[in-house]
Amino acid sequence: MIILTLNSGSSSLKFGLFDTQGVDVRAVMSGEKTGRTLRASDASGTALPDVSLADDNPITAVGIIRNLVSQAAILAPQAIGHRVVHGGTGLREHCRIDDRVLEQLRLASAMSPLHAPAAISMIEAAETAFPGLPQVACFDTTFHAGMPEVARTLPLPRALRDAGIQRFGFHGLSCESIVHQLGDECPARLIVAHLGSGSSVTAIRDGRSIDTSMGFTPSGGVLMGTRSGELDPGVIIYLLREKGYDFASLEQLVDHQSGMLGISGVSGDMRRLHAAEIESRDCQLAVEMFYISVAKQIAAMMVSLGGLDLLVFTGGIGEHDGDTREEVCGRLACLGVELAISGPRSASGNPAGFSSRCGIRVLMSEENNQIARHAYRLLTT
Ligand SMILES: Nc1ncnc2c1ncn2[C@@H]1O[C@H](COP(=O)(O)OP(=O)(O)O)[C@@H](O)[C@H]1O
Ligand SMILES: CC(=O)OP(=O)(O)O
Ligand SMILES: [Mg+2]
Repeated sequence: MIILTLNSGSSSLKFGLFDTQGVDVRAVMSGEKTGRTLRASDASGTALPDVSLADDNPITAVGIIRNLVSQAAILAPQAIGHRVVHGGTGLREHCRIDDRVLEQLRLASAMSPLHAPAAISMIEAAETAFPGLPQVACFDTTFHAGMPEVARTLPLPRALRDAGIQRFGFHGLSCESIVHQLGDECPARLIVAHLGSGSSVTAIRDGRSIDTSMGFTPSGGVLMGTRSGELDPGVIIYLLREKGYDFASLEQLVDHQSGMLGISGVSGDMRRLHAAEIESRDCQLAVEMFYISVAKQIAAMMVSLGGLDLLVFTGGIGEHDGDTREEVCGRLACLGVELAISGPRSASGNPAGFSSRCGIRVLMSEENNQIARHAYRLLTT
């Protein structure tokens, strides 16, 4: 089955065209839109010429993707799989999209205001570009649905907990893709540090999520590019009471103006921060606060797991930024987590004889492959 996957992240739209047979997926084409530039590669990984988009309309982006994939594959897509960050309490399992599901997604969008509007627009644009094709929603929250009560519960009164206020956890497709890639090598105690535009740290025991840093929304936990992450709730109360904030200005503040952007005053993009940190103390501070925030969450997840066998870095920063990996692991050396800089690798990812108590690896976040697998399963069984 030829499956097109669309993954709306907070800073990008990633897509893939997969020839899918059970869990075997072969990428025929993959690509990413950031800003108004769309970059794609063919099946062999060779880059195609960049495409400039005339506007930010999702219909324009999906139309261009449709034109590109129609040149790449002999067969047209037979289904479309979407990454959807949040389905609320009502949608915890990946599912086929119909009018009822779309309505539930709209209702749940208040729980992920940074991601939901783009994902819903993408589903609508895909229906316009590929009328009648089956569409599937794959949720970031599904991988975390079985977390134990002690991790899932937020410290609030029963009535609010019963109303569905809980830790959902995100980047689930990414974590699941790491477990899939590790296969038989997946150890009992695994931590996935997904560090990108949004960042989270997840504790995985025997392939299942048992704790994670993001909570009710993808705004919590680790300090991020433009999101505050963990913030004393008293700050919110103070801003509401004393500084004239309302929910809209608070949302702007917490999701769009805080994190490394807020601290640096320059950017939330790690590449720009590295370029500027030599001259700017605020950029240096932003990056240092990110390192310590990630390291503290990894330490917390080591407690949840009762130790650590393997730490995996993934996501845009985790995959590409050696400085971040080095600085985060440097802050965890007191717990025996040491990054091997060079040398031949053993199966754990460390050089033979290296003293670190756990393996450390860098793996690609293959969210799109997971979406294709789930879409295939849902549409063939
Ligand atoms: N070579 C690199 N060095 C450092 N950071 C990078 C590099 N490449 C990408 N990034 C970071 O990764 C982020 C995007 O991560 P990604 O996981 O793709 O985010 P999203 O899925 O939310 O769009 C960028 O904002 C940038 O900070
Ligand atoms: C959940 C989340 O933050 O996703 P992303 O990193 O793609 O923005
Ligand atoms: Mg992402």
